[in-house]
Formats: sequence, structure tokens, C-alpha cells
Amino acid sequence: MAPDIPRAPGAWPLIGHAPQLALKPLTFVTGLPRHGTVVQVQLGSLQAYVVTDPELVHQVLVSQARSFSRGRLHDRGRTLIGDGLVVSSGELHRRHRRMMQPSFQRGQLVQYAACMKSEMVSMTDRWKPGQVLDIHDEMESLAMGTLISSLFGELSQDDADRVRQAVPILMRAGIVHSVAPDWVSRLPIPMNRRTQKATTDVSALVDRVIAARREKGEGRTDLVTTLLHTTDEDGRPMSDQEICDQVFTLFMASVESLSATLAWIFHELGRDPEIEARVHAEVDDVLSGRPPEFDDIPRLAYTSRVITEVLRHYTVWFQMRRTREPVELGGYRLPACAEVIYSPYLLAHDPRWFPDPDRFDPDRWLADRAERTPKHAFIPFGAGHHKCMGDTFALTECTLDVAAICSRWRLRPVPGQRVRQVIQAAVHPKPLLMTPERRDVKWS
Ligand code: HEM
Repeated sequence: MAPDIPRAPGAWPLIGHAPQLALKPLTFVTGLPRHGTVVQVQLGSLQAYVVTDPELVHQVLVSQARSFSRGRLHDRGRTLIGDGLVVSSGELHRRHRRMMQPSFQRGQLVQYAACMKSEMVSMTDRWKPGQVLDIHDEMESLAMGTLISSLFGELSQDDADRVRQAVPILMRAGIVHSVAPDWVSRLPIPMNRRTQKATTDVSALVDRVIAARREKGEGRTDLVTTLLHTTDEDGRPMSDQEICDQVFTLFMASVESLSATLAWIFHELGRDPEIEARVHAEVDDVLSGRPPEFDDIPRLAYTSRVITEVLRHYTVWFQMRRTREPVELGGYRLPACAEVIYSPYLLAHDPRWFPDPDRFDPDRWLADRAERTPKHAFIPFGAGHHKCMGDTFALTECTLDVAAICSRWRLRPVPGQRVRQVIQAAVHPKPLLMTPERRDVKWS
């Protein structure tokens, strides 16, 4: 008989571990490996199993993936993004994933890199030396602007502004829907009315863009046009509704995690002059006074290590799956329909795989040290058939944005501020007040 699965200590009557998860989620999850490789936690009435071992997480996501579907978190996401890739499972997911693949290939990424460059130039051109900026908000605006132009190509200022207003509302609603009971999304409260309006605005815009591209889309390389022209194995294109769901998916999946990652990078550079000096020296050497291009990325090796270390240190902390059938995992037996949690953050902060895990150390990614890391312990983008579709997009954007900003600006933290870790789907530094100082480099 399979042994009982250990329970995390400290459960309260009725609410279980909800207080620990609400108050100190990162401390709670990183403490779980002490209790076992699979640990039971209770979130109110929901019983869930946290997998704390890299090999077992790999089984859930890759080698036994057929026995798992999406979990409760994704079910909740459906109210906002229909059948978008980030919430769908099974055959529908496979069809959409295959159809979206061409939109993330190298040729397309080179086009998106041009969007990244123009967004980043127009943002930093607005900066004034000495002004106080909330770099978290600046990075959110940058990530959103890049995605808007990658998705739609040119948009009128009014349309772009409408999307910029809608996306943060949808992101907030996404967080509330994932934790609140279902009926909350049906209440006639201001948040739901704002969400409804944001959904209607973005859907109407996507419909208009689709209609315009059908009429006159030749030669365009934006993501919506690419989706419009892909077909599945039976030669069927995506319906307009399917394209619209994928557009919502891309906003929800990318803006939050990308802006948090970019913001943490500048937080770390701002508080460690030695790391910052190494990034500046590399950027100056590779760019020699011009804006960065897609082909510069392989030569920005130290900058890439800083980004990788941010992805380890501040990675996604919570993802879910659900067993489709009884599953054997690490000698334990999980019942059918069990909610399973994996946490890239937990794995990345386990001192067995990452010595001194709270230290920010980009050189742990030097080849000879990195090869000692167990293969499946570093999964900031997940793994298997639900692995992040935008991983290369995200790494491209982070590298180009960091290189471009560092080549012209030094961002200084405002003295005396306390940067807090605000936990949403990703971990955010908020507020992140910094002042830009011009570096003595002019782009040729
Ligand atoms: C640093 C930034 C990012 C991080 C850390 C990140 C992380 C992740 C993770 C952990 C997953 C897997 C979720 C699971 O196991 O269920 C995921 C899925 C996904 N991500 Fe990202 N992501 C980032 C940026 C982006 C960007 C920029 C895009 C698109 C432009 C994107 C699109 C997606 C999509 C579509 C999925 C669903 C894939 C599927 O289920 O087939 N992500 N992401």
C-alpha cells in the first residue's frame, strides 16, 4: 500500500493553510521541501498537493503529462480569456499551440525586436535626468506597448490608449477571479462593470483589426495577421473568436511577468554598483554607441546571466495541474481530480540545488557552475507541452531593453524607499522609485 502523503504543519480549522499563503506565501512554499517530496496543503475547502522535488515536477509536466490537465487556477481564467492557450487543455490546446508556433519563430521575433526598439526609444526619450520615475510602471508600459505593436502593427493613438487602459483592468480582474468564489465575477459591482467594458473594448478592436487585415493584409507581419493565415492539419483557420481569445491570452500571459522581470533587473542593478558596472562595460563594448539589434544578443553574455539570475530569484511562484486519473508520484498515490501545485520559485530557492539561494549572483550561471544545477530545478518558463510560448520573446525583450537603457541611462534608487515584494501571479517590486542619470554615451 502507498504511504500517506505528508501534511504541511500549521493548518487552521476550516481555513487550513490559507493564512500562511495569504500573508507569507514565499516563506510558506520554500519551507515545504522539509516535509516531503509531495506535501498536502489545505486552502479553505480545497485540498492540494505541492510537488517539491525537481524530478517529480518533471514527471508532472513532461513524462506523465498525459495524466494531468490544467488546474483550478486555469478554470477560473476561462471567464476572461475563453479558450485561450494559457487555460486550454487536450486536443484544443494542441491545435492552438501548433497554430501559434509560427508567430514565435525567429523571423517573427526579428520583427518584434524592431517593435521593442521603437517602444524603448520613445519611452527613454521622454525621461528627464533627475525626475523620479516608478520604474515598475514604466516597465509595465514598455511591455504593454511592445506587445500592442507586435500584435497589431500600427494602431491609431486612440485605439492604443484604449488597450493600454483595458489591459491593467483585465489583469487585476484575472487575479481576483483566480482567488475569489465564482459568483463574485457576476456581482453588479464597479470592478465587474470596468472589466466588462475593458473586454468589450478589446474584443471590438480585435474584430476591427481582423476585418481590416482580411480586406488588406498582404505583406504584414504582425501577430494577428500571422494567426489569420495559419491553418491546422486539416486546413482549417482559426475563427475570429479563437484569434480574439489568443490576443487576450497573450496580454494576460506576458505583460505581468515581463514587466516584473524587467523591474527586478533595474532594482538589482541599482543596488549593486559592481554588477551594474559590468553590465555597462559589456553594453558599451558590444554596442559602441549605437542602439542594440537582435543579432547583438549572443554577445551580451553577462547581461544574459543577470537576466537569468533575476528569473531564478524572482520567478513565478505558483502553477497548478489536476490529475485526470489516479497517479503514482514519488511512491505516493494521488487520487483522480487531485489539484497539484508546482512552484518554480520553490525549486529555485532550495539550497540543495542553488547554494546560498537568497544571494543574487549572476555568475552562478557561468557554464562550469551552471552545469552542476540539477536539470529540472530551473524552470522559470515551466516545462513540457504547456511551456511558455513566449520564452524567447521575453528573453529577447529583456536583453534588448536592458542593453538599450543601460547604454544611455543609469537608474539610481531613490534613497530611503523600501521596495516591497508584491505577490500576484508573479512577484513584483512595488513601488520602485528611481531617478535616471544620463550616461556619457550618444547613439550614433
Ligand atoms: C519573463 C517573462 C515570462 C515568464 C516568467 C513566463 C512564465 C510562464 C510559465 C511558467 C508558463 C507555464 C504555465 C503552466 O505551467 O501552466 C507560461 C506559459 C505561457 N506563456 Fe509565459 N512567461 C513570460 C513571458 C511570456 C510572454 C512575453 C508571452 C507572449 C508574448 C508568454 C506567453 C505564454 C503563453 C501563451 C503560455 C501558455 C503556453 C501553453 O500552455 O501552451 N509568456 N509562461
